[in-house]
Amino acid sequence: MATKRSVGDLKDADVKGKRVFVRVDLNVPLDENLKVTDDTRIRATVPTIKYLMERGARIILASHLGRPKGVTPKYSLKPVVPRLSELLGVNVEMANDSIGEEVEKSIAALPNGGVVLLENVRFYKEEEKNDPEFAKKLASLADLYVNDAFGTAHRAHASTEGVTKFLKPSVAGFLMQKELDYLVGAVVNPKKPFAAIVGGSKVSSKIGVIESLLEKVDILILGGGMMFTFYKAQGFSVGSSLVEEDKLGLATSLLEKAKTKGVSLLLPTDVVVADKFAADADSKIVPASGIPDGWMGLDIGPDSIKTFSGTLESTKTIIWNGPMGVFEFEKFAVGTEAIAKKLADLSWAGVTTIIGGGDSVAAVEKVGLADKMSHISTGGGASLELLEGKSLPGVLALDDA
Ligand SMILES: Nc1ncnc2c1ncn2[C@@H]1O[C@H](COP(=O)(O)OP(=O)(O)O)[C@@H](O)[C@H]1O
Ligand SMILES: O=C(OP(=O)(O)O)[C@H](O)COP(=O)(O)O
Repeated sequence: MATKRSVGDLKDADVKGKRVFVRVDLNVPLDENLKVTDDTRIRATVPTIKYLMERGARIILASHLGRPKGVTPKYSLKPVVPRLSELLGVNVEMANDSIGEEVEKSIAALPNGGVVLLENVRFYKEEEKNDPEFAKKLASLADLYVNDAFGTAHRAHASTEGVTKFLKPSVAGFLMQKELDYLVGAVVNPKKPFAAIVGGSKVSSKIGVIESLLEKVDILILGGGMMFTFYKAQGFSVGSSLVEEDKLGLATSLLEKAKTKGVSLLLPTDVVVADKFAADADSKIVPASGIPDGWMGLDIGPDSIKTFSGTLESTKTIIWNGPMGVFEFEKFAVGTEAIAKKLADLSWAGVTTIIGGGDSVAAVEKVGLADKMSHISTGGGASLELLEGKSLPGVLALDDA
């Protein structure tokens, strides 16, 4: 197994009165008024934080939100504080930075059981560069390290990886442990036939995963923003849909590889296109091979829903990451909701259904089907990389059990 799952246990750590740096994934979806639209990731990390509070630790929470380039107010973690405070039953203090003197003062004043949330660690470019000096500054805030950010465990960043070099012990939180326990079993040795559904908008970071997925799955269904790079690679017109121009060659070779491996790779046969990226856009259904100029694909069409649903009926395990369309707009949520309903039905019939990713889980929550699935994972990219058999740097960096 590439990623170890036997990592240091939080329950073995002495935390009373200690400053505990807890890396969490509070990268939650926000609406245009910066209101949290899905709190799954906040709820998921509560057991670890409450455990630490009850044992008198002084808790320093760190997370990223979105992909800011420098300090960007709309990516502040402040909107997360009310819900987090409510769930924990304490007033979580919001720091104005993630390192520095003022942050140190807030931590020094923190009582046992108190919680402070650092500002978005990605406001520093050093975070994603895994800069050792930045990691050292983060580490200097605390006495020990807990990683509960499964959703970010595939990133070797300062707060997920670098910091462990300066803080001992470095152990896994309960959410991290729970995700590894479930996913390593379910996706590394899946019941077959095994299908993966990949959509969403993080095309460049997820298209590479498909290569290894073709070694593992029997069926691969592509939708969401992922599909247009594959269309364009086949010479179809894609209008102004989301395309990664530099991945066209890769898409062609993946289509070839699927054939050679005997994997059924399914792309949508029809697409709901829009005249603009907006909730009130004009829309129509067109064949996948002919998206007109000036139109963009924002959802999969009814024929595709039918084909995908039929194909999924033959499976025993399904992992899904990435919505089939821009589900945040009601008009383009049909494909995502139909696939969610299909998985809920299949789950009831005994198929193992795993949904991963901030937005995918939000979409399934929105239609009230999350509790019908076998496992809701807080990590999309992380669960796909685990399935690929890759080591997750955020897990590898933790102490051995
Ligand atoms: N056809 C599309 N064009 C542009 N964006 C899309 C399309 N289909 C889905 N999306 C967007 O993908 C986003 C989620 O992608 P991603 O972050 O990869 O998923 P997850 O958070 O589940 O891992 C959603 O905000 C959704 O609006
Ligand atoms: O939302 C996340 O990943 P996901 O969309 O793959 O579930 C994580 O917070 C990681 O974010 P990143 O992909 O910007 O590193």
